[in-house]
Amino acid sequence: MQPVPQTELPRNPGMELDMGWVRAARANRSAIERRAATLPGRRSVKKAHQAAWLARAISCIDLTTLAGDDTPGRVARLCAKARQPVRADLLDAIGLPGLTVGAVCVYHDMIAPAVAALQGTGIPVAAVSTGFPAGLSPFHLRLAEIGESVQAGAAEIDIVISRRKVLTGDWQGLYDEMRAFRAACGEAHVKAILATGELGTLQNVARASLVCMMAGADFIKTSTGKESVNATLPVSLVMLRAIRDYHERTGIHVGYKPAGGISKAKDAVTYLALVKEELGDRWLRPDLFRFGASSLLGDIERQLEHHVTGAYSASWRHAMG
Ligand SMILES: O=C[C@H](O)COP(=O)(O)O
Repeated sequence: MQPVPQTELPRNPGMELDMGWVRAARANRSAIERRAATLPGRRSVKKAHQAAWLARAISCIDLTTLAGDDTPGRVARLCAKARQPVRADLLDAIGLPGLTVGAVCVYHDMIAPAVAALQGTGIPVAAVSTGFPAGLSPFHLRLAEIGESVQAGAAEIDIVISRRKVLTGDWQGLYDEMRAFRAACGEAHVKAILATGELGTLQNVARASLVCMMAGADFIKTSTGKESVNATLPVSLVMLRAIRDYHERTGIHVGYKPAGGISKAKDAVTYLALVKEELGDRWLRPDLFRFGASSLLGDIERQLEHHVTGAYSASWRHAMG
């Protein structure tokens, strides 16, 4: 198996489903949207710190390709980018010559080429699973898919939850499903994709976050990238506060992964600032925070180049990632 993310923290073992806690979870939409609206632009990261924040963002990227026309060749190119996300002279200039992304994220069939291309790097391969993106295939096949992906070398499994269980208030069903997914993952870490754009309300997002954590999710993740609404700041606030609540009550650290539509360096910095404010610095490391993104790295590289050289290059030079 590929290496699991380096962490000294204990995994989330989960707990019994606490329906009193789940029902008590609330989300005040207007207060959350007001707070989220103040975030972009408010934190102007100054020049000296900009490169450090951008480098931090790179180290937390799950560099992703999830397309029907993915090939071993495309995955090998993505993995080359994962190993060396930014031009060597730029990494030297910011004093981080060995910087890599957090993981490479692919469909099941692309695990083997990704594992081969990342051999010896310590960069884990994450696989989307359980009938991604809709999660509507037979349950036993969803479980078997996890097992096959772990067998193929995925160290992280990004499962999709059954949205219908949330929409019908079947919290026990969601808990049981997530428990079974976690068990099927074995030593591989499991990220629970809530597909928040399809959950209807922020209250459902808060409750689904809690239920997945109670069932043992190592990370909770916003979106597949395939919903019409993917990662947003209001949803992030709700999920980060659920993680904080879970940590306060259990002492367990659960990770957070916003995914889908995050493609600009300045948006990445806004997310990092939000995580820092809501959860503190410890969550700003790849064992507790990831961006799920296919095109963010290109813009970060462009901004870093500007930081180091004072000039922007054409965006086509950073097409991959
Ligand atoms: O989890 C990762 C997402 O699928 C990536 O979405 P994106 O292509 O909008 O960056």
